[in-house]
Amino acid sequence: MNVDIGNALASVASPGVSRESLERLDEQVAVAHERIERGMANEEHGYEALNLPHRTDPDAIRAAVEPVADAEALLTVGIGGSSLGAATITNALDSETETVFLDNVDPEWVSSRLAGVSLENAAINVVSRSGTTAETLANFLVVREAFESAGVDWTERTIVTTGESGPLRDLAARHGLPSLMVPDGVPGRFSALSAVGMVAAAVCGHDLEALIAGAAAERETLTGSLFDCPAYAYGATTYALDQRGAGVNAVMPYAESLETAAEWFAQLWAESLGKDDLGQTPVRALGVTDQHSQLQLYRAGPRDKLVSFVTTRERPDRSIPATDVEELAYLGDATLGELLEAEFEATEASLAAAGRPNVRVELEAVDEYELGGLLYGMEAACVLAGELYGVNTFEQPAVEWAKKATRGLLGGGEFEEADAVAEKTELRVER
Ligand SMILES: O=P(O)(O)OC[C@H]1O[C@H](O)[C@H](O)[C@@H](O)[C@@H]1O
Repeated sequence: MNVDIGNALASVASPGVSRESLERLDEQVAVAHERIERGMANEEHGYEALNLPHRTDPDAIRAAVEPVADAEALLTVGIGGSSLGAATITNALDSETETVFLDNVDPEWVSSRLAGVSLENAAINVVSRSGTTAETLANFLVVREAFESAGVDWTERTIVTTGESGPLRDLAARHGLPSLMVPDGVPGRFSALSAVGMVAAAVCGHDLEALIAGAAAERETLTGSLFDCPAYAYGATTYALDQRGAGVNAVMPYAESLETAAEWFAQLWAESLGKDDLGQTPVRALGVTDQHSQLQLYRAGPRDKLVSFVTTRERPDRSIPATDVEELAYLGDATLGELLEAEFEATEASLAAAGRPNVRVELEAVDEYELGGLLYGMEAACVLAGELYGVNTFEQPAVEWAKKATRGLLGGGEFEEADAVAEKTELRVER
């Protein structure tokens, strides 16, 4: 990926970061980079994620999915980091295999998603690093039952990706299911480039080697300076802008196929950096659609936002048919791709003209290689930002709190967190 931070400079935007401040920040980037390299070399928890391009074995993933390679539909059961990486890849790329991601446990939605799939020709991809996440295990039990009701042997159609031990690992062993490992030291939200994200990609027939090569190429750019490394340029600039008041980061891809990438980014940024009263709030937006809903706020609302555009140089195009309506004639001379590009450039310029900081993240195209680079680059940006904030990027204690409270409420053990539910302060206003 390439990154253009020109519209985040103080000469353009407020809040903005001056060239001199960036040069001073670059000294911190050099120190952070040494820490990151050390963490990678010592295979430390979290930092190990940045070694994934060299660790992930596409042959092992393809071998595991071989029994279901003929699947016409793939149901991925997982949540958060065990779903969004795979969804980012498969939603971005074309495939004849239908993909369904069951993360939420909204009963009506789960039922309707299951009803929409022909289970005879489907496969199940169940993913949970811990093997204990209530939503994933509950949905897996529901999906298994649906397969049984349809007369399909789910044990012949299921691939498990989980940690070294835990209930899901035990279940895989008991039923002899093909299983893959969530690599040690890699938190879920940093695991897209492992089996966690790649099983679905493999079943869909995507080029795993190209995903890995794109990530490996991005890894080569990690040097001690934000001026030489797009990932660090992004991480350092967003950090600097947050320090200056841009506490919101609206990620706005100009490609429908990258909408899920903004969702994936939101988890990465929020769970990694949101701690010790620090962090920047990620917001999901989509160009051009959200020009017509959120742009007013971004250009004229409080100066607490950064807009991160994600663009692609190449895309399949479609011409706009000519019309004899005079005012619409200009459209007939263009393509939908040209319209999208013009809207992006106009929106970017409109923010800059209003002094609103924005950053451009550029991909050559939406393909495996570029996606590998985007996933890796944003992870590296996040790790760098975590170093600059001084937070523990790789933990998520606040999420664990609610997980324990939920289990306590359902009788899954004694958890004092569950008591907080009964202690809720009420001030009800009823109709
Ligand atoms: O992979 P699992 O153990 O099922 O975890 C799935 C998700 O659970 C929690 O919500 C964590 O905060 C996420 O980081 C994680 O991705």
